[in-house]
Amino acid sequence: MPGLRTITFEQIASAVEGLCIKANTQIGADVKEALEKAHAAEASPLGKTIIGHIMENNAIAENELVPICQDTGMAVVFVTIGQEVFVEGGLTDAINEGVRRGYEKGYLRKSVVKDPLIRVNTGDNTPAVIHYDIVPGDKLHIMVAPKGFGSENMSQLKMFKPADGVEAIKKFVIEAVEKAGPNPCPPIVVGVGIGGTMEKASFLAKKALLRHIGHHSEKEHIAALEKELLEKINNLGIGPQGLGGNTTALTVNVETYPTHIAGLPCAVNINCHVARHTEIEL
Ligand SMILES: O=C(O)C[C@H](O)C(=O)O
Repeated sequence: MPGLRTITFEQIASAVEGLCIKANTQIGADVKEALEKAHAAEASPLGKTIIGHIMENNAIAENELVPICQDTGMAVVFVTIGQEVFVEGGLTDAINEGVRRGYEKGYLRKSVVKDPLIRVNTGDNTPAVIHYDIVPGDKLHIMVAPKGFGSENMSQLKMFKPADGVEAIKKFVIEAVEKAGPNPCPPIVVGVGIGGTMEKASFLAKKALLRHIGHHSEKEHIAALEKELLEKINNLGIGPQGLGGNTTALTVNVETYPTHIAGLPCAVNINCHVARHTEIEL
């Protein structure tokens, strides 16, 4: 198509196929580094041993190309598409075809049911949950973040009143982690979304999980909030796999968005220690 850059169905499907396999078998470099630091700093001998087992498990998965965890997740896909891109054959269909192939070729467990109330497996881990963002330019950026439900089920959302303020938010986030206990497989990554509307806050909490561990918010007051929440969460003593220790979370990432004068939405989304996400630009 004149003036547009064409990307084919096959290019996208094969990229997504590779991302699904890579995300499920190779730990991110930032997560690996965070686990090494946590291993060195963990005060509980049992906690230290557990982090050591997690690191060993990650190495086996990478060397033998087997899944890091039996829960290979529902495929959550973040797409940033330039306005000058033309996708031959349909972007959503191409992404789902990539998920289908990746889960089949990678021997990844298929965990998606057709209907939330009539629970029949779709058999190929589709459909993915896909988030689109349209931007200027002619590039297509795809990130695949397979999400396990041991951690997803620990999510929380609350519509605070503005007068509740930041103290209520801190309490809510810490209580969400405390209630979750061992269920999300600590050490966890905590994503917090504050602002927007009900669904925007949830989206922000999910997006917060994708941030590189070690990168903090550029907003000074939010970076300070992240640091305070991490310290308080690690003081809960839940520890690796919930068996005690000072490493409950590897990081807390907070994303914000403008909101209505009458509201203060806040969502918490949690990732297990695998914190899977991997990306490509076409
Ligand atoms: O679905 C699973 O394999 C289990 C789940 O991720 C869990 O942590 O309980």
